[in-house]
Amino acid sequence: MAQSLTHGETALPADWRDLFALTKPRVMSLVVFTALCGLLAAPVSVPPVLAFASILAIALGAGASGALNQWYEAGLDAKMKRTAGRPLPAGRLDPQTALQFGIGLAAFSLFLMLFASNWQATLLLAASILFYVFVYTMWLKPRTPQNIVIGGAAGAFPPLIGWVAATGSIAPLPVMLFLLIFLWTPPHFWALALFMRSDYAAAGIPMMPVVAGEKSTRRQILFYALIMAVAAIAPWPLGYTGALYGWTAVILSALFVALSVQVGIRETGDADLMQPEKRLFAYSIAYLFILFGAVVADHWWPL
Ligand code: HEM
Ligand SMILES: CC(C)=CCC/C(C)=C/CC/C(C)=C/COP(=O)(O)OP(=O)(O)O
Repeated sequence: MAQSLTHGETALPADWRDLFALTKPRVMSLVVFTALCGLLAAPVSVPPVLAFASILAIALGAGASGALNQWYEAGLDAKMKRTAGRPLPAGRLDPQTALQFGIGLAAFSLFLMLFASNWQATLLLAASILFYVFVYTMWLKPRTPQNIVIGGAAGAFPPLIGWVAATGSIAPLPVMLFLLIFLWTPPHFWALALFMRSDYAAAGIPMMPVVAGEKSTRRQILFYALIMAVAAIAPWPLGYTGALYGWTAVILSALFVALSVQVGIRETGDADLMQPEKRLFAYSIAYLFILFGAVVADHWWPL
């Protein structure tokens, strides 16, 4: 896409790679995977074309919300080392283009969802996009260290959307998967926030380690990891999944808690010596990938 756009005095080419980067593809890959697993774990068989279109709709909706987040936060992103190279703060993309891209993609994703599945899933997708953009990005993130606890709900919706796209209704298992991601988000993000603390402080964003300090953040990571482990295992004894998922959840969650204990009991850490925090952050991503894979495997090939 090499068309020229006016940006002040200069013309900026809207490179497709920059538009792609606006969708936060790496983060959204896990978001989309959890949605796919929600759809595949539902007790109905969806025609493959419609299943593919529904997941594509969720991917485009999630990407749109990432683009709108980056459009709104270009000024903040410029102040943080991790994000300064993004297309908007780096000046490679025109803000107007980013905004139009985000709105257009969001609208298209909703039409696609409506066409491919049902209005219930479309409504949930719309709510997730609006929640991430308005409630998390614009309202909570600059105001409170609880931003990611409440705002994290947006990232917990995708498996529910996948399930509802397949069935048209909500059931206990996808609600439990929602709860699992909801409780997973604080340890996932605060582990990173501990070793990225100076970035957030420089940008004036009130993330937990900046506001409440390291010690309190570490204790809270451990607290959420413990209740997340309970939420992860619960579907098995409650009869919503079988032993394949159950044992996977027990083993992976035990490791999650063990890594969180390492992080939780440390008093402090030099930014350069944050190996346990980096390990927990990396593991949190693998954890969710494998656990959601197990939900599907358990449904299709029960032990
Ligand atoms: C409010 C909630 C969340 C916050 C604040 C958050 C924050 C972050 C940050 C700052 C990064 C590192 C840098 C980056 O690649 O952008 C990251 C990485 C990542 N997050 Fe999250 N996250 C949240 C929720 C989620 C959710 C719900 C998922 C998926 C279900 C997710 C999946 C990932 C993945 C896969 C990465 C690694 C990306 C890579 O390899 O570059 N995150 N997250
Ligand atoms: C279906 C649908 C709409 C899903 C939305 C998925 C969603 C809300 C994911 C949240 C994950 C995410 C990109 C957090 C980044 O936080 P941040 O924006 O604070 O991170 P940053 O500092 O990297 O910009």
